Amino acid sequence: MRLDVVTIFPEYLDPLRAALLGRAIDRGLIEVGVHDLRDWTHDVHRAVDDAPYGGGPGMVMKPQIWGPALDDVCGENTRLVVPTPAGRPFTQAMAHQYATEEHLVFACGRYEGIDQRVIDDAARRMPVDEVSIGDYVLVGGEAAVLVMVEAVVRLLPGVLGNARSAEEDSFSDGLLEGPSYTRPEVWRDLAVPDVLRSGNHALIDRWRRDQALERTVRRRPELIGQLPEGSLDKHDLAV
Ligand SMILES: COc1ccc2nc(C(=O)O)sc2c1
Repeated sequence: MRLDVVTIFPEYLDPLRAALLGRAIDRGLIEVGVHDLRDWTHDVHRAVDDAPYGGGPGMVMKPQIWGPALDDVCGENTRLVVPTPAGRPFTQAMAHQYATEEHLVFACGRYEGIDQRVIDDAARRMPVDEVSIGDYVLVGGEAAVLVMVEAVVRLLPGVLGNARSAEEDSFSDGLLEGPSYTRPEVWRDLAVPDVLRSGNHALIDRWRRDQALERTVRRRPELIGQLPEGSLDKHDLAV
């Protein structure tokens, strides 16, 4: 997979080259390009924004700059992802879908966003997703790209040391993950649940499933209704 990011703050994407993601790049599992949008400007001020038609606060990013940038960065098999507070919610299912893509390009907006014609023009040549990472508003798309890239790249074969981690993720079975514990057995008079030290793996798996169900019902009840038909067995329903 190749990932490209276009931004006016390329240094904001430096974390992509750290830790797990950095190791995935070093191991050739992914290729990452970060591009400064201002490299496509031609004026002395390297301007990337202008006042909005129709008035209103803030500035809008210029199509004459974004268009050539995306022309150069996008290819034949690109999916363009545009983080925006007005986008579709980014989900684990989308992360799995993106993990199958050959080439993802992330266009990071700032100010009041990118002129809509940039997205509309790109959509004439490639799949384009306008995506939000949550019901809050950031200052720009860069932080959203860091979140989405981490969620996607960790799903690629070979990236996570223990393949089981990705399979056992929160949301992998539609439920939130339950609590986790490690040594010592008692810490500040708080003990690890006995079942986890029982060695009875059938019992442990059942306990973990119950914990995940209870946590999901308590914290994200709407996820229960979204579970695929037949996901809950009679024991689950008794929880
Ligand atoms: C101007 O570019 C922005 C601004 C806010 C923002 N907020 C996002 C979010 O997913 O919450 S993406 C995004 C992009």
